[in-house]
Amino acid sequence: VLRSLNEWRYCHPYLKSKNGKKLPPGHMGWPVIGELLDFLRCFKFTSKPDDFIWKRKAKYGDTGVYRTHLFGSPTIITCSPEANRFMTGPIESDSLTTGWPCPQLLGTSSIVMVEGMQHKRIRRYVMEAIGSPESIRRTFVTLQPSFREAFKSWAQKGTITAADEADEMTFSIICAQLFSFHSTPLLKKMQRIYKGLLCGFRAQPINLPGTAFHYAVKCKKSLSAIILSEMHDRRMNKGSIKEDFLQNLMDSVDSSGDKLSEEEILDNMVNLILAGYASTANSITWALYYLAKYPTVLQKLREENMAIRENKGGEKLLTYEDVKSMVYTSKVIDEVLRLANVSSFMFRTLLKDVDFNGFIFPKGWKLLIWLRTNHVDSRYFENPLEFNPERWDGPKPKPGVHNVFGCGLRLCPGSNFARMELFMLLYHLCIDYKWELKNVNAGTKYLPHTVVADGAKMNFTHI
Ligand code: HEM
Repeated sequence: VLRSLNEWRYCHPYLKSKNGKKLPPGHMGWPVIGELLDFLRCFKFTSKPDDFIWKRKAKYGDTGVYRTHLFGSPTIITCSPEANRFMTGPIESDSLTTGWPCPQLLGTSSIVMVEGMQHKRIRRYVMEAIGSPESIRRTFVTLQPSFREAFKSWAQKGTITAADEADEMTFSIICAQLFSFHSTPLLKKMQRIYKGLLCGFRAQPINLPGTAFHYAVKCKKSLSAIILSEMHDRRMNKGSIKEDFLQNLMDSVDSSGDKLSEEEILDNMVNLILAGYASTANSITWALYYLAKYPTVLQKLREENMAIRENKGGEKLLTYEDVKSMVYTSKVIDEVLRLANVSSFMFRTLLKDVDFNGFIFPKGWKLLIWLRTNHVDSRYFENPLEFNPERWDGPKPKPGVHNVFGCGLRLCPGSNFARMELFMLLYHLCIDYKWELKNVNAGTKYLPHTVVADGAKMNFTHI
């Protein structure tokens, strides 16, 4: 009775639709919690997250869109390539908002908070700062010594938890790229602040002393203060001129001579740490994990990278131009990103009613653009759970299938940077080191993110 009442509560306005439009199939679940228990069952208890979608396909048909109630809101899930493409096509700009609930943590000018023309404007600056060929080319010079140093220290330890090491290394790397910060005490302080900020996103937004959210707001202020002081130093011309993303954002001028304000730079620098750090660290851990589990792939990767080093006459550092000849490495990266499914969904709120294939997506409901299931669907990838870089030899999957970096207006602006990091990382790893998992059947944890359950504990040694 309770489930029927809940169903009626959300669906009755659409039961007798005069224009033949109906809600997508599905169920609104129990009052208040909706279908959260089923979600948790798949993601936490059975560790089969895609069953959440397969079950709905089996029960309601393969419509690619379903209604549900999750995380406290009535929600439309889109999961077919066609539906995901439709919602991130031209319709996205005036029908969807990211609906991020925490302006105090992200800042009102952050790229993920702003919409419409303002988003377009900020995004142009961010793309220019982190994605331009000059800035990517520079990362080859600045990042590789850090990678080499980190791997040397991993080998000295002998036994490592890859997730922890990748976490620390990626944080240093992102701070070096964004701000040219290298001092260990400063990085440790920033990482502590960052972790406090992150906890705020998972907490109730109650800004009272003693709450995690209150602490996170304080962390955002502390992080902003560090960045602001660096910006002031640069404006006062203290120290040498730095070539990093912060300087790019500070110097960027658009065609009408317009620059980003101080607040816009601050909010977006904080956002770049948030967006670029954990996702990359996690992808690095997965790369180490899969390569340890598939030694024949690692061997082929090694051969390609060794050949590249030999062609360079033994020169140790990779260049942006070398990447063009790293054909197998590129396939390994695509395969790691596909199977690791680091970003499972994109969250949006519907700003107006949207029609799709005779279904109505009501204004005010949440939209969950479900990316992960297409990446492991046997209709698009043969033996989808097998780690097989050779699958990328054939034609590319159809549009809307492989969206590891999202899609549409908010397609990840750091995708090229992240991929280049992986090229550099794999080059130095596979040429100089070998590693062996302590627990080959460690399994996966899916909440809050898809991670190797034991953090990929391994023996790591120099070859
Ligand atoms: C393997 C690593 C990465 C993955 C899997 C990834 C994935 C994604 C995805 C799926 C989105 C879309 C989110 C949405 O639309 O709701 C996104 C957005 C974003 N990513 Fe990444 N990302 C990665 C690395 C990076 C890096 C290294 C940076 C920056 C240095 C970055 C910066 C951003 C930003 C700023 C956005 C927001 C774009 C906007 O709202 O217009 N990402 N990322």
